[in-house]
Amino acid sequence: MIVRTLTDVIGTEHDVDTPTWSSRRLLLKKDGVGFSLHDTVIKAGTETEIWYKNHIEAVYCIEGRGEIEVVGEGTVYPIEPGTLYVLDGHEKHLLRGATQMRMICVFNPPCTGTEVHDEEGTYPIID
Ligand SMILES: CC(=O)NCC[C@H](N)C(=O)O
Repeated sequence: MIVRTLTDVIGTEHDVDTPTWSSRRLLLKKDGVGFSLHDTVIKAGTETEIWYKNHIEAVYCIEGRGEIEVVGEGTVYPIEPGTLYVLDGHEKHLLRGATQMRMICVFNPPCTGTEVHDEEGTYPIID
């Protein structure tokens, strides 16, 4: 059994900060459970272009408000506490935080813990 707290992760290499989001990676590939789980903060007033070509991501909002736009379709979905979205089609998207948003993110395959987006908004597969 694994027991961990957010406090255990904050300030470590698995607490990754970027100009538009910060991600505290609580559960990682090395834990061997088949997915990773992140407590992510989307910064207020930001827009991030993301394209997880190599991963499925499920995102559950627990705080704040914003929206997600599917690039190409132009469809925009509002996000508020209680909203789940799942990028099961590897959709390229624009994530906007109207306010600061706190999101619980699950990745399959799991992240190793230090990933940041490349120029396409993608995380690599790290073996
Ligand atoms: C919601 C989202 O995709 N935010 C970007 C960071 C990513 N979810 C992560 O936690 O690594």
